[in-house]
Amino acid sequence: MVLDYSKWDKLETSDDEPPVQPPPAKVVQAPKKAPAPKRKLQPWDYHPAKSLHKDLFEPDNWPRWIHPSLLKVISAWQKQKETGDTSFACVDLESFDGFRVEAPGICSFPALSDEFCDMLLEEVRHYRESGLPSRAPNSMNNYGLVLNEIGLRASFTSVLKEVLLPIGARLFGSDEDRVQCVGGVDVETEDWGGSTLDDHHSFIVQYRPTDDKHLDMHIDECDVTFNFGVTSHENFEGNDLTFCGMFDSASHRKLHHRYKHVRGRCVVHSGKRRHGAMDIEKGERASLIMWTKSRSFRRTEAYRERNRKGLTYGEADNVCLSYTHDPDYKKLMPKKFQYHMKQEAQDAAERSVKTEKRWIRVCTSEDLVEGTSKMIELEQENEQVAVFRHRGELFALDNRCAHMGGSLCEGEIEDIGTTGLGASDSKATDGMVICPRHYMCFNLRTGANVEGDPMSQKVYPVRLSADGKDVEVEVEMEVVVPPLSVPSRLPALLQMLGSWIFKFQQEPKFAVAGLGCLTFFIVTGLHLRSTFRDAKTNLR
Ligand SMILES: O=C(O)CCC(=O)C(=O)O
Ligand code: FES
Ligand SMILES: [Fe+2]
Repeated sequence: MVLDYSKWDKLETSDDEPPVQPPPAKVVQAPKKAPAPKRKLQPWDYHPAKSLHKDLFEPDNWPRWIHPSLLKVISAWQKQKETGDTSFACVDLESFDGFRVEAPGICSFPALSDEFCDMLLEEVRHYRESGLPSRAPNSMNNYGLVLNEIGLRASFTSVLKEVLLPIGARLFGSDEDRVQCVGGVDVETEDWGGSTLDDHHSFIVQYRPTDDKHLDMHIDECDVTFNFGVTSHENFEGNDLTFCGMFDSASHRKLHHRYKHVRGRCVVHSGKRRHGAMDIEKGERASLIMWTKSRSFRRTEAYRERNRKGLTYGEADNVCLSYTHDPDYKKLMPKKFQYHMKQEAQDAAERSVKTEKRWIRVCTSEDLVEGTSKMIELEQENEQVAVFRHRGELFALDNRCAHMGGSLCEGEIEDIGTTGLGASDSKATDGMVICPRHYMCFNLRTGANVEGDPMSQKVYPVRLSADGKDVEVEVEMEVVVPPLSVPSRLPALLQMLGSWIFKFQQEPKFAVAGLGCLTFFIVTGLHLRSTFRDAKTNLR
């Protein structure tokens, strides 16, 4: 599955245009003028009426938006193009000041002017304040904005045609246009239609600890991705871009390169390389993304052949696992790191932790009324359990949907009826919960997907407490080894004791104070051990 933008292919170049209106019907007689129904304002109503920096919307202004080093490297090609010669040999990446091969298949270069970064951020802020609706820029990022839709498509088309095309050709173009190495470093790119890039989907992604915190591993619905940092690095912490292998290779899920965004700098890569953004820890980051493709290249047999190979789910590094795309995610990612994008996850092997089963109270029985659910979050275990009541019976499932982590306790509960009876060992009177995100249905009793999809939900034992007042679930919890484990510290303790005895001979008062302290620590330690660790729970 790819990070998808559904209109991209269907509408080709016109995802910002208003829908075509039918011609007005002929009015024969107008007895009374009824007030025209108010049309809901759309993103394309933004410019020119409400936009802030009108200059940004002028396609001919592109040279103002581009970094001088980049302007310089494309200047020869610009002149040559006027003579009708559109070859790219004159674009000399060796002389491109600031150009860097980050890793095989990934390059970065200075691209945008400070003026452009400032204006773009202001324009996006202004758009949000206008109250006009904004659509998620792609299927995984909610807190962003499709720039093509607010009137900026023509400006970015200029940037693609005048500036990015020659760079795309040198890096991801045909065999005759592509460079092999820059500054003595192999580029190791392939032909992804870079010589004929002619279409783009341009949008802003934004991350904050309270909104989109990270972007799960994915590949893009494009062939060449240009990703421009627009926020200064002082404004955020974390949120590194992590690259893994190409989608059709055995190393698809192996760590390849980490990249820290720099304001004004563009990182360019094949859209078909797995990548994602780690958790943002502080502040806010925005990037301008241009997903680009060549419509003529997409029609070639070479392109189809490459896509035919498809995905492999071979070996995986933890940081390259995707909770939205990898069916083995929950099996491979240590529980503590699931649904986060933490760099520490890379080195974390699943420790063989000691666990014990414990019954945890979720809510009162009264609170769990027929046909509803409640959820308990066990923070320390990084686990969420949803309990349900259906036809008087209690059920408990992992709350995070196996598909993309949707919250099942917010889903509708229904009888399975005749749906999917053949697909699992369901009975018609079994209940099912419908995930509110993409509507997968799970049998409450077995956890099986009722449509027969192999993605199923974990089932937990559930009961009423002995006095019948509370609903409890049984959860496997980590047994935390008390920090004061005497055997491992025995040599150090004996040494300390020896030095005390020695001091005692010379300074009896010191030894009395020391022994007093030791007794205090032992008593406190034993007390803490007996009252050790109660699950930290949050109820929703
Ligand atoms: O956060 C980023 O810089 C990457 C965003 C991205 O990969 C995407 O939107 O496709
Ligand atoms: S998250 Fe997609 S169906 Fe649940
Ligand atoms: Fe992406």
